[in-house]
Parts: sequence; C-alpha cells; structure tokens
Amino acid sequence: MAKSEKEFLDKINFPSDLKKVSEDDLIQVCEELRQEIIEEVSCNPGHFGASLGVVELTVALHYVLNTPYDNLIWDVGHQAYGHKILTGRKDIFHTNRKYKGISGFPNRNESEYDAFTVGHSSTSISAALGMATAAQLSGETDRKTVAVIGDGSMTAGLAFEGLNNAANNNADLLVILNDNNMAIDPNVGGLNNYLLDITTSQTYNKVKNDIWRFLGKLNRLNPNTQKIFQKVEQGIKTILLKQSNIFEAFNFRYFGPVDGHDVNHMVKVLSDLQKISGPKLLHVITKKGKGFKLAEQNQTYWHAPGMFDKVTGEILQPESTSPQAPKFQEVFGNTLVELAEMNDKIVGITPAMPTGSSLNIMMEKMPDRAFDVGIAEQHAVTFSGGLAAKGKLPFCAIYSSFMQRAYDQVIHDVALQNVNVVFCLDRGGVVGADGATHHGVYDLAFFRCIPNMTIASPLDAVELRNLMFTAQQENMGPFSIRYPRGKGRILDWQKPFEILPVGKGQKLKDGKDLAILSIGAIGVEAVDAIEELEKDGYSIAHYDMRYLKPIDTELLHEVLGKHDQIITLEDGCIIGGLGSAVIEFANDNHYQARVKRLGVPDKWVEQGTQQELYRECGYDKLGIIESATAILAKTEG
Ligand SMILES: Cc1ncc(C[n+]2csc(CCOP(=O)(O)OP(=O)(O)O)c2C)c(N)n1
Ligand SMILES: CC(=O)[C@@H](O)[C@H](O)COP(=O)(O)O
Ligand SMILES: [Mg+2]
Repeated sequence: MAKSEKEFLDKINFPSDLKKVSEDDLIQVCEELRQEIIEEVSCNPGHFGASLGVVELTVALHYVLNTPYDNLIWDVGHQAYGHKILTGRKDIFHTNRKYKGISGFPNRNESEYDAFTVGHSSTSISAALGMATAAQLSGETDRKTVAVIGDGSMTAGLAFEGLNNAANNNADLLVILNDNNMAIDPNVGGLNNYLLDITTSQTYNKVKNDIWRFLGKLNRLNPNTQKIFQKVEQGIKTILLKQSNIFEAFNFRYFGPVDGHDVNHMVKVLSDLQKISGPKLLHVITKKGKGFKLAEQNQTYWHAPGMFDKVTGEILQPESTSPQAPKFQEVFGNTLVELAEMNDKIVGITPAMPTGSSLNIMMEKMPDRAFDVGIAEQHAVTFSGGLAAKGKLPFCAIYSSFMQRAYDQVIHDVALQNVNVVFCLDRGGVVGADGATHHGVYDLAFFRCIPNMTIASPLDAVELRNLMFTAQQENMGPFSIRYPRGKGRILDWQKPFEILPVGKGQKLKDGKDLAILSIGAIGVEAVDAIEELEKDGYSIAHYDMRYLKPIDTELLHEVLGKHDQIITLEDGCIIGGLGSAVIEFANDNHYQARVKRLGVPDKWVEQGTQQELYRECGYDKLGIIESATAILAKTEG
C-alpha cells in the first residue's frame, strides 16, 4: 500500500521522538497520526472509530508521560492503534490482527509500552490501581499510572469495583474517562444519562471552570501555599460538587469535562494533573470516528468496518450479489423474533452487543421485550435469572468469551435456581482476528460441570433454529446454545420448526474403520475430511452430537460398541469438552476405545483467520485427515 509522506510522523518511532516535536506542531502530528490510522485500517481491517477518537489524547499522553516507566493502561484496547504506532510498531502495523502479526489489542508480550494485556472491557481501573499500589509499595513516588476508559466500559460493575477500592487507597492514579456517548452501539443506562447531564449542565460547568482556573493558579504557587489552597479547593469541591458528582463521591478528584480533541489543552491539563497526587478522574469529551466523516456519521458500522477506500469511504468488499448463507447471529436474531411472536414469555437480553449479536432485530420490532443492559455480562445473567424467576423466558445472548465474566451468575443465579434461561452463546470457538482475548473456546468445558445445564451446539443454521425452538418449550431449565462467528453453509434455513429431543445426537453417516464424533458447526470440517478419506478407500462414520449435556448415551454405546478408534472434534478446548466427556463415558462403561481429541490444545491461540487457527490447532479438514490417516496407518500396521 502506498502511504502518504508525513513530515513529522515519518520521524517518530517512539515517544522519545514525539517529545522532540514542539507543542505548536502537535496538531500536525495528530493529523498525520489520524491519516496513518485511516490508511492502515482501510486496507487491513480492524477497529477504527475508537482509535480515531483518541488521537489527540494518545499524542498528549505520550508527550507528557514518561512511558513505559509510567503505566498507561488502555481499557479494551480497541482504541490503541495510535498508541501502537507511536510506540515502536509503526513499521509492522500492517500485520495488525493477522496470523503471526501483532495483536489488535495492547499485549504485554508484544511491547513494554503495553502495560496490561486487554481485550475485554472495564479492567483498566482495577489493573491501574494495582500498578499504582505496587509503585507506592516499591517507593516509586515518581511513577505515574493512567487508565483510559470509555463511557461504555465504565458501565460495567468491575469498573466501579476499581473506583470503590481506589477511594480507600491514596495511590497515584489518574483515570481518564473518554466519553464519546457510544459503546459499539449507542451507550445506554443511567451513567450515560448522568455523563450527558454533567457535560451539558451550565451551572455545573460554571463551577467547574472556576475551580479549574483556581487550580491553574494553584500550580504556580510554592508547595506550602499550594497545600493550603488545595485544602480550600477540596473544601469548595466538597460543598459544591461532592453531592452532585458521582466520581467525587467515590473520593476521586474530578476534572472536566474537557475537549479531548484540543491536543494543546490536553497537554496542559495532563501536565497540571501530574502535580496532583492521589486518585483523580479526568472527563474527556471526544467524538468516535473523529476526522473521517462517514465514521462520525455511522459510528456503529465504523466501529470495525471491512476494507474501504481511504478517501471516499466506499466499502471495498460489498456483500456478494449471489445468494449467501446467513451469519449464525442473523439466524439467532430473526428466529428469536419469530419465537417471541409465538411465545409471549420470551424476552431478549444483550450486554452491549445489539448489532454484534443481532438482538437489534428484536429491539426494533419489540422494543419493550428486548434489553440492551450495557457492558454488564454479570448483570445480564442475573437480570435474566430474575426475569425467569417470575415466569419470563429470557434469551440471553452473550459472546462466549464475554460469558467468562458471568460464570458465577450462571451457576448461582440461574443453574442453582433451576430457572428457565436460554443462553445464546455467540462467537463460540476461535473467532479469528480478535485473538486470544476473544476466542470463545472454554464455554463447553466450563458449562459442562454445572448441574442442571443443558448444553447444545448446532451443526448448521437449521439446527440453531430448532434448538432455539426446543429451548423455549416448558420448563427446560438453564439451556445453552453455542454457535460460531460467521456463516454456515445452508441457504434455505427458514424451515418449519422441529423439536430436537434433548440429549439426542444424530448419525450423519455410517462407517467401519473409524468414527468421528463432532459437536457444533465445526462438524462441516469433518464432512469435508471424510469425503477425501473415502476417496482413498477408508470408511468413516460421522455423528453430530448436538448436545454435550445431557450427552447421548445410547449413541455413545452404539459408537463405542462398534468402534475402537474414535476422533472427537470440537471448536473449543480439548480439556473438559466433548473429548473429555467421551473418554469419561468410555471409562465409566469399560470400553477400550482409543479416543483422539481434536480441538484447541492447552495453549493460547493468537490471532489469524478462523481457518488459519483451525489449521494451527489441527482440527481443520487437513488436520482431521492427518489424524485419521495416522490412526488408520497404525491399526493397519
Ligand atoms: C467484557 C466485554 N464485553 C463486551 C465487549 C465488546 N466491546 C468492545 S468495545 C465495546 C464498546 C466500548 O465502549 P467504550 O468503552 O465507550 O469505548 P468506545 O468504543 O466508545 O471508544 C464493547 C461493548 C468487550 N470487549 N468486553
Ligand atoms: C473490541 C471488541 O471486543 C469488539 O469490537 C469485538 O471485536 C467485536 O467482535 P465481532 O467483530 O465478532 O462482533
Ligand atoms: Mg464510548
């Protein structure tokens, strides 16, 4: 890709280079950094709007802070492309999110400038407080710690747990609240309303501006006088703001709101705040997608667009005109509306992923029965538990990897209550470019040990529909349905509903030499592998288990009675999932079969395309063929 020449940025590889630029030229640096992000992401897709929105903040932070000695923690990290470019990764940024390339999120293994590995939201305040406390304990009084957290990420309980703890701890911590009034979809909830109020309230801003001016004067005084005046300032704030400012109530000193696109002002504010010890919060107002008109206008789409023309914004990979199989999420979103029209107990819940999960379809058609609860997976699950306890039937749609955060709620607030909640676990399996933080590879294993749970995973879109139909029958208890990122193969998916009996799998084909047991959509790799193996004269049986729990014991007796060589296949970790279940069953029932488990091995899998990652883990078509032929060669020999 031909990139434009950039007078300043071409000479900046590290923050030390940035610090050589005069303050007057920082506006130009920001323009160039923004252009660099546009040029890179236009041809190498990734997160876009969030990084554009924090260009000035990023430049100001690296201009003022002494990174990597100072700790700079980005929440989620999808907004950290500018940070990566300014911290030694400009020349390899074209490998962002690619197989063997750099991670799309800050990662401790990748750079000393990435203070904390991130990807899931709302961790920054707790992690930063930990680092600031560590600095305090080590006597590093000059080490600064800054967490940058978005308004969306601020809605999670974890963020408030961090704030709450910081109140009792005088660690030197600056939280920067990057408020753009957006999550991926528009941000929701009471905090969002509060932040809007505080940004627009004239009385509040008058008070705030007076205090700000006062603070400016304060910083020019000698330390003793400063101390006295700081007390006075705190007193004024206590009286005027404490009751009206949620962060002050948490014992944070609140500053702002300030214009996050005024880089020179940001430099001044950040420099001033360095002189103030203890927990502080700076409220910064920015625009998601800033500087790229289309991204400013349709912030949800441009959160993470595909390839686009860097000048016009034209999307360069338009949807194909030939008929396409739907994405699994679309099958979920449309089927839920169909079911909700038939069953008035059904409600839909998403923690901040309406578009990503396709719950937005129900939110539009049945706004009273579909809830975006903000980034709050734990709450989403317990909220579902409460709804179910009073007779509603929640379909709670959560990405598999984000469900990790709500594990106790699943156990304590749904399974233990034995209430009817349907968990629709989207992005089950490796997800591709988002990498290790986002792969949804643990849910089969971590749900299997929970009493009362039904665990299902469809082979295709039709099965997904039918599992959803089955799950909304009377008194099914906690019921999880997991499906992957992306599309299946079936075009004609809107067939009449059928019940898929709980705990029953299906035989897809008979075979004599070996049996493959698969769960979920990854089964299509086995279908392809078997086609090749049979061309070579092998006879392979294939069973789609559909349910991991309760597992189909009749089917397992049939398979283990007939076959002493078995391959299990799952798009999930091989510890604790289908493979483990089959081995446990074989052991408990005294079968001698050898079970080869294909799935995600016991290691971190980084980013790449889904196919690249199946290959790396050995459970794509080729991997299955390799495993099968190795087993069959041994048995023949
Ligand atoms: C625990 C968790 N839930 C959901 C997500 C998906 N997600 C990533 S970014 C994002 C929106 C974040 O909003 P905000 O923090 O305001 O950042 P912005 O994109 O507006 O800059 C969401 C919901 C996530 N990464 N982690
Ligand atoms: C940063 C983040 O967590 C989300 O933006 C995530 O990348 C969305 O994933 P999908 O693209 O699979 O919806
Ligand atoms: Mg936001």
